[in-house]
Amino acid sequence: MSDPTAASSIATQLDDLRVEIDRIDAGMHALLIERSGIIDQLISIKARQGGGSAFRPGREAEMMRRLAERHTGRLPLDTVESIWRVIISTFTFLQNPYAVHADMAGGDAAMRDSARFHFGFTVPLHSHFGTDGVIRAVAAAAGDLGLLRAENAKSAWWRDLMPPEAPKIIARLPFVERPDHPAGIPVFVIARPVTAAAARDVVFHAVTLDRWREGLAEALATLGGAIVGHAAESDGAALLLSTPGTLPEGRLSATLAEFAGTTAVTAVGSHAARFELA
Ligand SMILES: O=C(O)C(=O)C[C@]1(C(=O)O)C=C[C@@H](O)C=C1
Repeated sequence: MSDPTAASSIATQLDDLRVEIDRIDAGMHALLIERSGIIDQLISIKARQGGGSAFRPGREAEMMRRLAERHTGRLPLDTVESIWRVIISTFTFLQNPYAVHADMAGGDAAMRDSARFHFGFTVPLHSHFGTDGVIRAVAAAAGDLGLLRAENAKSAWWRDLMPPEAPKIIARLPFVERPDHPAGIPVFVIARPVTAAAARDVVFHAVTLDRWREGLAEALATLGGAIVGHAAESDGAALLLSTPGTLPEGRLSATLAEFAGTTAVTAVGSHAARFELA
């Protein structure tokens, strides 16, 4: 630029914008510090609820839904979502440290992206090759979370969630589903049973039939349910079924009875309603 006056005016405008950015950054930082001031109160209130994991999946799903709904402006939703995932996961960690165990058998990159996007880098991430190691690790450590692929099951891993004290499904990632999500592989989060804090919009059931039955998917659809996983096991067709949390007790068993006679149905977890953005 040859005109020194114009150059100095541009420099001044840039300086002014940087003053504005510094003011906004300091405000955001102060708000984060203020947010962290609530952690001790959260710890003592949750201790009165019995302690344990600070993770409240239903609350987090609702927060992520509201964030996506109110977001406007130039900043991509991916950016805002990932920032809040790191904030919330780190706040959970500060209340009660935990680790994330992920099954990398279906490919390391996509699972690692999901883990880091949703839980950040402060929360330790442990890789496992296969679902067994993840489920065992979560069963052994109160508060730890496991990540298992929600689609294309290679084995009926959900049968390991059947004992009452075994880990259960507590969330599905991503919280905000949309095409081209940067960490969008469908993932179930498992944890030791969470009782009071569980979100129950979608409920999961482990069922084994002596053999596969045509028409079951359609019959489940009339209940608002679905076959989420199926695997051929030595004792028959092992199924992971979902139903709405509002389905009256006994309706699933009655529907299954029409297909396969009396069938044992075992609850293996639940999560908040899925939220899809076009
Ligand atoms: O609402 C709570 O129970 C919190 O602990 C706060 C918070 C958050 O940082 O917003 C953190 C962990 C929970 O999973 C949900 C939300």
